[in-house]
Amino acid sequence: MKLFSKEQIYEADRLTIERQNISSADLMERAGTQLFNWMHARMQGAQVPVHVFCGIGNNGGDGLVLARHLTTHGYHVKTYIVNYSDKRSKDFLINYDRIKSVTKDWPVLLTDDESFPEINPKDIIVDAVFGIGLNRPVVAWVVALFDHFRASKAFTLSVDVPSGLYLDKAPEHTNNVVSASFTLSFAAPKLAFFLPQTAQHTVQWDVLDIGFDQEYLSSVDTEAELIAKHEVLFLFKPRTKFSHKGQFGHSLIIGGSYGKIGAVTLACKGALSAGSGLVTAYIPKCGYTALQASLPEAMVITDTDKNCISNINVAMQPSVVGLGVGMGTDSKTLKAFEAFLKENKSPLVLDADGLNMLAQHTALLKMLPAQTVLTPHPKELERLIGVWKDDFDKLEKVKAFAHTYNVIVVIKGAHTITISNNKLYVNTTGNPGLATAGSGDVLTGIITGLISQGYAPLEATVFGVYLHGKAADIAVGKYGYQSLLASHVIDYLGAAYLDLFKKPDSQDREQEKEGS
Ligand SMILES: NC(=O)C1=CN([C@@H]2O[C@H](COP(=O)(O)OP(=O)(O)OC[C@H]3O[C@@H](n4cnc5c(N)ncnc54)[C@H](O)[C@@H]3O)[C@@H](O)[C@H]2O)[C@H](O)CC1
Ligand SMILES: [K+]
Repeated sequence: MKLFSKEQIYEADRLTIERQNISSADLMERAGTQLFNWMHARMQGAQVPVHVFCGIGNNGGDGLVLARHLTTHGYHVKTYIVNYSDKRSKDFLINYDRIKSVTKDWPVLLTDDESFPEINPKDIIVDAVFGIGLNRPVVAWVVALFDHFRASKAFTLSVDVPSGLYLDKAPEHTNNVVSASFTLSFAAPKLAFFLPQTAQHTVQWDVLDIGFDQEYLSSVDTEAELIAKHEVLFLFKPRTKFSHKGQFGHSLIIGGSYGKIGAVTLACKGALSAGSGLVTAYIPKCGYTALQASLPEAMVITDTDKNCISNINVAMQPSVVGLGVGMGTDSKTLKAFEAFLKENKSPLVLDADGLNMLAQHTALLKMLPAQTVLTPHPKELERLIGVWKDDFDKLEKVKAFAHTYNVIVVIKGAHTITISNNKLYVNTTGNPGLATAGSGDVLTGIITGLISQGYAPLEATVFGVYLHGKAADIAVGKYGYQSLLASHVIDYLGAAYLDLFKKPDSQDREQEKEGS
């Protein structure tokens, strides 16, 4: 699913009006009616007090359309105009008149925090104060209103975006943004719904289709894309009856040090379970018996050194190399890493200490093959690109870094984001159970194993991140967040592959229809 920028949404607005020969007020009527349909389907006439707070722009206009429909359908509605500016939009004014024609209980003007209405915990708040037009900090008394919403503990439904949330930068203060219980967004969710600092304001969201011009939406190139099953299904490479393991490549996993051989075991098993035809591990001598015993499917070559990698010498041409898991940053290992980079011609996936050595010796960055995949966790990322001000600044820094070195960077987190060629791929699978030792090693193995089978590095990364999270989502059904282990993710990788072709059952279909 494409994630549109603010400018693209306004352009969609303009083109829809032009190409469908409708007025902007008609489009607002569609938006407000869709909001009403969503609420009506869930409230079924319930006389729960609904407090609709409208700004003076088009977001407020949407709120007025909704309030009008709620009123004419007999709901218990109270409408307020949050009068933070005297510049009322044209369509706001049209709907301000329209709502006054259906009720004697005209909207109440709120101008400062002396006059906030009482809101009970069981009431419903509709937040139509600001939409995507927010372009400067919210004034203090409106922030006080948002605090008043929070203090009421009432269910808060935000229209399009939680008011106070910018689409392209972090809020000055988290209190400047409404804490929505649910957000109903037009056309598509917004990138800010998926970033650690700003996702807290939306929590749950759904998309309302207001009939935007499909030709524009499908043709416009967006910087960010939401990656779910639909998007990765197109990447999947089916196997034919006469396939053989030679067709699925030979992954080489380089890493391990005394006490950290397990990281290599997990990465090798991840690569095999992702479908790599053959896997060889290159590890220090200390790990030989452990690895051969724990993973008979993997072949093993050992370094001359007992405890760490000192000289990477493999007489094979791997399809792909996954390097860094459990590797340590011993000076001998660093030298071996540099010598390896000078010779290596295979696609490369770098993780953990491979990244830490890069960060310590940035001259090595220029030696990386094109489209090398880097899979840093936040600390490793900071060592690579330096500190960032906020999530948006982090994205900009990573985009610049990925562009400069022609690499693919995976920003691991609640919504792992893969960045390459100035594009963002926002993953939708995964859960807090993945915050466990070794889950990163498994991801490295999965991505390596996919490249081994012929997936291009970017495809392998986006697909691998999806499968890794999906496997964890299925596994937590049995293990729960706290008990999920990295090896469980590997065990459930097959289920993640099979889930790609699972028809949504009738219950799922019901949910999808209701849009919940
Ligand atoms: N294309 C669509 O998706 C549609 C969106 N609709 C709704 O329209 C809003 C966007 O409306 P807009 O009038 O552009 O802006 P807002 O209502 O978000 O903002 C109101 C107004 O306030 C001014 N402003 C901005 N920041 C501040 C501030 N901090 N303090 C005071 N005033 C501020 C600014 O000038 C804005 O004009 C979108 O979210 C949807 O809800 C359409 O209804 C349907 C199509
Ligand atoms: K809003």
